[in-house]
Amino acid sequence: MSGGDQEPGRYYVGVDVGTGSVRAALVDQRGVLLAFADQPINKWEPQFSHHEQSSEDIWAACCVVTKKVVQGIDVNQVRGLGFDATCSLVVLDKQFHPLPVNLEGDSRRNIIMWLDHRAVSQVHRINETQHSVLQYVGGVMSVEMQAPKLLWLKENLRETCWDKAGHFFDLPDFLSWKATGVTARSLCSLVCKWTYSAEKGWDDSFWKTIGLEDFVADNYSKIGNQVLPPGASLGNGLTPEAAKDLGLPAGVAVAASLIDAHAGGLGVIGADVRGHGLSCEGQPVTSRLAVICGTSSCHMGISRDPIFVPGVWGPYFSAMVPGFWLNEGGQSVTGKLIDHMVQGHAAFPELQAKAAARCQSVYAYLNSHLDLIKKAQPVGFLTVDLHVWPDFHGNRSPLADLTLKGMVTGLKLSQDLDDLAILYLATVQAIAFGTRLIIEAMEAAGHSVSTLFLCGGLSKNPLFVQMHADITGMPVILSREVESVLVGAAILGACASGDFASVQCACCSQHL
Ligand SMILES: Nc1ncnc2c1ncn2[C@@H]1O[C@H](COP(=O)(O)OP(=O)(O)O)[C@@H](O)[C@H]1O
Ligand SMILES: O=C(CO)[C@H](O)[C@H](O)COP(=O)(O)O
Repeated sequence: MSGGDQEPGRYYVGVDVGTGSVRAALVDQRGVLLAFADQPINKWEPQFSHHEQSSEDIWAACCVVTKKVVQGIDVNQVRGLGFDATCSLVVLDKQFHPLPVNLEGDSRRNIIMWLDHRAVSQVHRINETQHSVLQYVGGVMSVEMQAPKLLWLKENLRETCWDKAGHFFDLPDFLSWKATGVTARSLCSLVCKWTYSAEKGWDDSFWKTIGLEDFVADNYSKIGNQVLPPGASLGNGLTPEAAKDLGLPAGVAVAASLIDAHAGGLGVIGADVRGHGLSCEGQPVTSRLAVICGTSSCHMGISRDPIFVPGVWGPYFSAMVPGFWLNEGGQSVTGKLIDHMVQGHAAFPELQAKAAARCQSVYAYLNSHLDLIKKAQPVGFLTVDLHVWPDFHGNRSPLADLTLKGMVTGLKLSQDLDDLAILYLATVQAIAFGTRLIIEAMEAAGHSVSTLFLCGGLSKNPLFVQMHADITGMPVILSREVESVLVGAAILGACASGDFASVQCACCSQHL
């Protein structure tokens, strides 16, 4: 974000709801992050593959972090607020109260999280229809999208949830409704997760074919019949009630939201790389792949014309950068997989103790331990006989097979710290090979990718970044501002405030 009038004292707030925590940032007109706060959020796993959250909890966390980042400034100088969030399904009744999405009837848990895989039977049946909307999700619908989850609710929680439900929101749209009282949905969430077409709208025949004709009958009022582009200003801005919750003045402009990966993509894909001697300088923005790496990794590539990549979500029109088509490759668990492998190892308590003694994170400790044991060899060679297949939560792209499982080959009887470090390295390498497989699928279908732009929590791990460069053979660019997802959210707020004419102007790139 740069350019504009450069008036002093104009601020924007970005709020990013990830899987594990909520973050907020105060950003100025040049896109410089002035204050940051984060807050963990609750997750429940009542059964294997069922993952739930609470919209009340998440909103409360948004309020805590927003209040923190505006401390010490004149809040009347905050011009706009933007939200991004994971693409989880929020269920409210007709009076906008939370409804339970679980057999226990616990209405606090009213969110089916994006990584929830309960709707396996439903998604198989949806895919068997071979409906034409499936062409726009890579040919196969993912169990992580909203249609199978809605069908599961109808088939399993008819009385306690489905019949009482008044509103089904994607989490980013829930947040913008909570802030403004406006139920309009973002084009981003509806196109990417709900089969909405930017050009043709809802497809009645799809919902009728899969057994959710209910939505057609009431003109989609429960899932959204007013759709706005990300960054569009909503209603009259912050309601007095939400303003009080967030510690901001009523009426501050609030933007139509983005999914978190898309906010990250927006935050990095248009980066101004001039003057750094980088090979991507002067190359088109369509040669860039934004990789947003948190709990999951999302691989965002844009094109002027639609490109159909088997097993890669999209093509989605205007879902991230207005006027461009988006393909979204992904790996459902990456950060979560690394944490799982490391924390589950017998040598983890020893690792924790040693890292704590050095005041380091376990990952910084493991990276330096690998440096120590590699001796004169390149670090990558430590795994010549230990390999990981990373699909512990199925394969999102490009195999699009939720039944796949993880695998480790080359295990020995020893389980010391060296073994843990090498297993960690093999896991990071496997994830990077997954990225390479996704790029190969995208290139085979017509994309031409030359440079990776990484952001998200895992981009703070130098080993993760280096392995992506080594294994894809591509340069990896990191923004000076590490919290690029939050910059993306703040760009939305800047756009909604009217200080920038469009999302592209707020990104202010030489490419877009
Ligand atoms: N400094 C760091 N070094 C290594 N890994 C990190 C670092 N910071 C975050 N991570 C990893 O990134 C992942 C979380 O990324 P984040 O973007 O916060 O996720 P989400 O948006 O899904 O909540 C976790 O697996 C965590 O271990
Ligand atoms: O499906 C996605 C984006 O389309 C993401 O995987 C999901 O939103 C979770 O994101 P994160 O790993 O950053 O928590």
